[in-house]
Amino acid sequence: MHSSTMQFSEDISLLLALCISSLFLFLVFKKSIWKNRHFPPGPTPLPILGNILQLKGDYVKTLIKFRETYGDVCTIYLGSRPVILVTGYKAVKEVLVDKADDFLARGEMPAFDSYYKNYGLIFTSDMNRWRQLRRFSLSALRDFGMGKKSLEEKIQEEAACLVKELQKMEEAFFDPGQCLSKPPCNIIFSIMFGNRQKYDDEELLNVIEYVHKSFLVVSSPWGQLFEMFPGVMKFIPGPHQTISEYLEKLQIYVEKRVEMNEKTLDPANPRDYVDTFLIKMKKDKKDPQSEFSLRNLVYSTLQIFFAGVETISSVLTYSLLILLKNPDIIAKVQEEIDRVIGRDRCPTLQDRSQMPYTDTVMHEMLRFIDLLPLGVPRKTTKDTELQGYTIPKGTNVFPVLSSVLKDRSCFPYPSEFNPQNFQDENGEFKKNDAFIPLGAEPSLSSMNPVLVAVALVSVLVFLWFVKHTHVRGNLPPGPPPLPLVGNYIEIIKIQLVPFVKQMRCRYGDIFTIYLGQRPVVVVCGCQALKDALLRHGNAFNGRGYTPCMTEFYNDFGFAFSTNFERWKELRSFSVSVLRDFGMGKRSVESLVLEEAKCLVTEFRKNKGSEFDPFGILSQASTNIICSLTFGQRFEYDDEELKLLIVRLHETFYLLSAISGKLSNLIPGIMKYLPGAHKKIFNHMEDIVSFVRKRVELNQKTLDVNCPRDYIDAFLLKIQKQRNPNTEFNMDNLICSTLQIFFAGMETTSITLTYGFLLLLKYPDIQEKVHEEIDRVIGRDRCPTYQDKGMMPYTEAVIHEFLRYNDLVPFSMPRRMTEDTEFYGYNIPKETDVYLFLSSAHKDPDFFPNPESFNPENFLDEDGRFKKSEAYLVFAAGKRNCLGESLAHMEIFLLFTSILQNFTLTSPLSLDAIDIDPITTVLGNFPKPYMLYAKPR
Ligand code: HEM
Repeated sequence: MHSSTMQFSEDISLLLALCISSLFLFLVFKKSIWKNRHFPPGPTPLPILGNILQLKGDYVKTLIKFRETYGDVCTIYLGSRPVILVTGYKAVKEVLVDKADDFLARGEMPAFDSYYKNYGLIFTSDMNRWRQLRRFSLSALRDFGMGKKSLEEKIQEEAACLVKELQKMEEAFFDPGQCLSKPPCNIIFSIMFGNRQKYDDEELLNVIEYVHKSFLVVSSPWGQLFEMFPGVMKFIPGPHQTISEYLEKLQIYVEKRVEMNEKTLDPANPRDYVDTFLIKMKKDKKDPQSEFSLRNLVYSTLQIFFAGVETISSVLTYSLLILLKNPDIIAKVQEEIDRVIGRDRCPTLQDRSQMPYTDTVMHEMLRFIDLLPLGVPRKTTKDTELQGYTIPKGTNVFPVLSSVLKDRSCFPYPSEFNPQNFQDENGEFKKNDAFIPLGAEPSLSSMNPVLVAVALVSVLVFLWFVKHTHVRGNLPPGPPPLPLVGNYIEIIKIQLVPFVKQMRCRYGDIFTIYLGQRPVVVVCGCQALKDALLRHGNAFNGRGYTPCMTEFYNDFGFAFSTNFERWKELRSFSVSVLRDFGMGKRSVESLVLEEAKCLVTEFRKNKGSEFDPFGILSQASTNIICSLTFGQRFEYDDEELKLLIVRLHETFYLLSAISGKLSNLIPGIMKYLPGAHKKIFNHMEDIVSFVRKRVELNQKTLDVNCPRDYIDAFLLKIQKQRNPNTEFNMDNLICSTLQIFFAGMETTSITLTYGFLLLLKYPDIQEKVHEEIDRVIGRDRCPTYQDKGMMPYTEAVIHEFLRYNDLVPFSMPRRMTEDTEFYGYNIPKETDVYLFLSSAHKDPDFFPNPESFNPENFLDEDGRFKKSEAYLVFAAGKRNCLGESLAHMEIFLLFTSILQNFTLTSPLSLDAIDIDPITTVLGNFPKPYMLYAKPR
């Protein structure tokens, strides 16, 4: 009983304490609310917190939504500070235009105010100071070109530098934000300090970084808390404290520049804003009312950097991003640029009046981007009336610009990017009074000419793009490319082969696509391909850019080198050496046959149990290349061979995975991203060291009278050469050997693997091959390449494997070696070309069953083998596949040897066997699949 009484009295004291403190808080709160009782209505605030709890998430949207409940003018509390929100065209116009004088003072922005302490042009609420500084700044800026020719020239110079900078990027992807903040910053540099900086100048980069980072912090949640509770947040550690650190760094820099100007000042000859200010300071020295102090100079300069750098670079960056999503609009703007400006001169501001469409697009961008959704805070300069409410002097006011720019009653499509927002019924440009992207902001509006200049810079970016992409000859038409990324986005979305097929339907057999800014001419269809490969063979024989490979080989070797002379020399050497070591001769045949026998033994080892043949087939084809290049085959359980194959597979696998494909498509950006593609070069390095080791071994045992293999022949050539400029050097030896390895190993093993898979699916075809083998070769001797002539069905099956599987749908990229007229287009020297080989061997005019696997595609009515002119699996002409005859011989001998000895069946039902064409070595990497090899 006693203890329960104690408990009761404790509870009562607690309750009383709570009641008293709540009452106290309520009274304090009530007092402040009472004071503001004539303010416009608004959401009920909490003591201390104000309306902060209602402003979670996208608070701009929330603020605008208050309009629905409380009307165009309402009051919210940021902490205990009341702010009048003004929304909608009518009310905002009243604040910014009709009663501009009453709302002219700068509102509070605690994050900046705590640093600037009311000094400087933009962030001061002292009207006298503001008036003096503004009048001076406007005239100084005007003298240094604002709205005059000289500023325009400065911007043109800057734009030309930007164009150059973008040209340097070539294929690389880059962050436009980084690139596009430099020109606006440089323009402010020239106005304030009289000179521009180089784009890699550390001072320029630092200024951009400090401005950008302080904006980032101010708009972060910490910065917002600082805005609402400056009194408390000032003392709490957190990222918001870095705002003043960045501002201080900027200030130190500005002070240094001001000092430099002071030292070299010629009062008769002011060079820039700072000079003019310094002169004015000297003149007003004795005037106690003058605001021309060092502090105001430094802070005004700093604030002009703030107003002019981040704003304009954001507008430029977002403009580009918006355009990327609107290729039709870009096409129209480009058409207007071509028509009005042409390609031989820079744009001028005057051009704008003749470019209504571009002007419309620029307006719509500024509206849509909605850079300052809440405007810049204002404060009343006296007691005034707004929409029927009395607002006392010194009240903070937010003119919510977003509510005007997205006002349904002013713009027909308020929430979408649509140039029609600035067009009349005839599609002509139509001014709109509600277009106030920077408000009628007293300080910032002086920057409007710069904003117009921004538009100009944007036009220049387009112009650069147009120049860079279209100026090269009379290229075939094609899908409109986007600036910088060309057609990459669509290609990545649907993959290259389907994309090219779609484009062929739209543009015909010859068209141009853009990989970034690089135009690539695509040639399709049997006739056009043959014209390119044979009739214009020399012109189309250069090697184009293959990002991953060109870079790895550093242009050495012959298969990927873009150096045409190098290719000619090394290719003709390689062809003749491989021929001497048996290409097309019996010796290669015996070498392949030896491998075939080993393969049969390996198959037998599985004793009828199921296994995945891909690994063994890879060992067989790798061994054949090993025999040719360094004169030796390996046992199938040799660790070195196994490791080599693992590395080769992994390389192909990684190249065919999404990040590998992207590395070939957008190498510039992938270079900087983490991912599996990073391992590609490491694996290739392992293979290089393997080849290097073999070369050293050959060097030690070289017999000049008896070259044993490709490496020996190359080494002898290096020894014999007298010409210092010859291509016969170690780098070319290593890279050429490696390229033969890569080209010859995976290609044949995948073809055979998929070939066997197809036979599992089509047992009747296997039966016919068995029948032909039994009839022509029998079971007692090994097959020979000569048998091929008597085995039309098997020959047709092998051709059909290669045709149907579509292993290499495009030639390796080609590059024009000379300016060439082709089908009415002028394709300039150095243009990259993709020959879409697959379009020939999948052409219904040449093959009765183009989309299905059917050996009849290569048989005439009498069952004889029929070669087709559209069989371009190995390309054709002088730069065809170097291993074409080897591949045919290898596939024929390994295939017939296996089928002579085994019947292949699948553990799966026929329906479950998945045989989509491979499409490309770098497309679908073979999935593991099992088969039974039953001895016959
Ligand atoms: C199924 C097997 C194969 C197919 C489908 C195939 C296909 C191709 C294709 C389409 C090209 C591009 C030609 C061009 O630039 O337009 C090529 C190039 C090449 N192939 Fe093959 N290939 C196969 C097997 C082999 C083999 C076994 C070797 C081994 C020697 C080899 C060595 C090469 C080389 C060195 C090149 C580059 C030629 C040059 O740039 O001059 N290929 N191959």
